Amino acid sequence: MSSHDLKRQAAAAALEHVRDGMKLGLGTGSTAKHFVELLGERVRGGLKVIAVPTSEATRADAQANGIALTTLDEVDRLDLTVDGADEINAALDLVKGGGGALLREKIVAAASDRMIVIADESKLVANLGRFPLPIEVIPFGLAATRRAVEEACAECGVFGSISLRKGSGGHAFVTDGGHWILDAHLGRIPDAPGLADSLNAIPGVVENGLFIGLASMAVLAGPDGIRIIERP
Ligand SMILES: O=C[C@H](O)[C@H](O)[C@H](O)COP(=O)(O)O
Repeated sequence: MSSHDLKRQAAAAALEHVRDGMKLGLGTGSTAKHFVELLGERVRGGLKVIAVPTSEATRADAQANGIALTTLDEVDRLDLTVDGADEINAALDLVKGGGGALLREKIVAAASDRMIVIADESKLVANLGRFPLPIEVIPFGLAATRRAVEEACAECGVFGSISLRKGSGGHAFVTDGGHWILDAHLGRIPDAPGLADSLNAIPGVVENGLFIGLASMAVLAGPDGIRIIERP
């Protein structure tokens, strides 16, 4: 079965948790895009939901699929956010931001009563860190911020190269918030909560891609079917 099919299966399984009248957060990325498309089918069939997208790309997808949108200024809390991830461990801590949407994704997840992470099972890892950790930074003072990121990593006992993410044309990739992204190639992150706190204490860092304690359930699709991991 292709990765495309597995992602769609995970998205379909998460859709079973959506109820009429819910306020939803819509994630970003290739897996979340399946969820938006399947949700759109249900909306066209009469399901009433309202949703906050986590990126301009997801906003466009949601609009194309006829999903009513709102903002976190117009609603208080969201009932449920469904989003993908780059890595998921057994404790449901995540690495996110491979697509550059980590900041809005974390704001939306934190404003949600529940977050379901959807993925093909290859995203489940014993240790976070093989996927480069995205760190969203302010362009001003980039070199100083990068040095501070290296120091914070070293103090947490993790080492590796820190690279500025490039977009099309070789220029810095720019997030929806107008920021840049440093990708930290760390290999293994033994203390993810500690590293997340240290990185966010750096003035030039806007947010990091470690999602600690936000996901309540993972829906993982593999060749043998769907596997659910729930936060105890
Ligand atoms: O910034 C992007 C998001 O965090 C994505 O949810 C993450 O990169 C996973 O994307 P995909 O489902 O395409 O693997």
